[in-house]
Amino acid sequence: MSEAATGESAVRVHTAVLAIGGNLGDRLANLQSAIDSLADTPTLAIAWLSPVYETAPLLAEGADPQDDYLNAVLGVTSALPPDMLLMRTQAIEEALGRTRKIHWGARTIDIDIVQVDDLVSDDPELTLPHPRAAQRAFVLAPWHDARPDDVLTGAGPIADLLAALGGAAAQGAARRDDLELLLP
Ligand SMILES: Nc1ncnc2c1ncn2[C@@H]1O[C@H](COP(=O)(O)OP(=O)(O)OP(=O)(O)O)[C@@H](O)[C@H]1O
Ligand SMILES: Nc1nc2c(c(=O)[nH]1)N=C(CO)CN2
Repeated sequence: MSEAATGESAVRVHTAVLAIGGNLGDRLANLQSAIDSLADTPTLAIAWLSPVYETAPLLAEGADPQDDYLNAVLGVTSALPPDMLLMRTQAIEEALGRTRKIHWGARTIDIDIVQVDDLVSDDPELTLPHPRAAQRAFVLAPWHDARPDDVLTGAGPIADLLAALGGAAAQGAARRDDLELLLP
């Protein structure tokens, strides 16, 4: 986190990693819409964007089969405090038709806050870092492509976490270089 003096008040700029994914409708268009909406957010700037991965769905125990997801990861800076960032990501999910009926159900778009600065919180409304990120190749693989030296707060280098899962392919995650997301 950095502080920029602006007259009388100081604005805290947070650095966050966001994971986006979806497996309903036009998956690439939905990811692009999420990116466009994030970029439209006051004070928020997208610093980097990963390649797109197609990933086998992680399902809840006993769940019906689902289609594959498209996933990507992006880094942002923003003056929004973490709770306001969550409000914004949830508003974007709703605007893109996300419903919350079934745990890990199929969805048009999901935006997870993977980490913010080096904050650690067990607040169920916003747990930081995201409690399941270290086990998810659909987060680690695209993140690692974009930022190979990054560290997941409290868990370690993402390169090591991905290796511990056996790599992307072992987890059903395949990079789709034919699918392009654009930064607005
Ligand atoms: N780091 C986080 N990022 C996003 N939501 C979070 C986070 N920590 C806690 N939550 C809370 O989790 C709740 C459920 O979110 P959501 O329905 O998107 O979960 P999910 O994406 O289906 O599952 P998962 O959290 O395993 O990815 C939200 O209401 C939100 O308040
Ligand atoms: N492949 C994949 N599976 C999932 C995903 C996801 O983004 N990708 N998100 C889930 C809930 O957040 C549940 N399962």
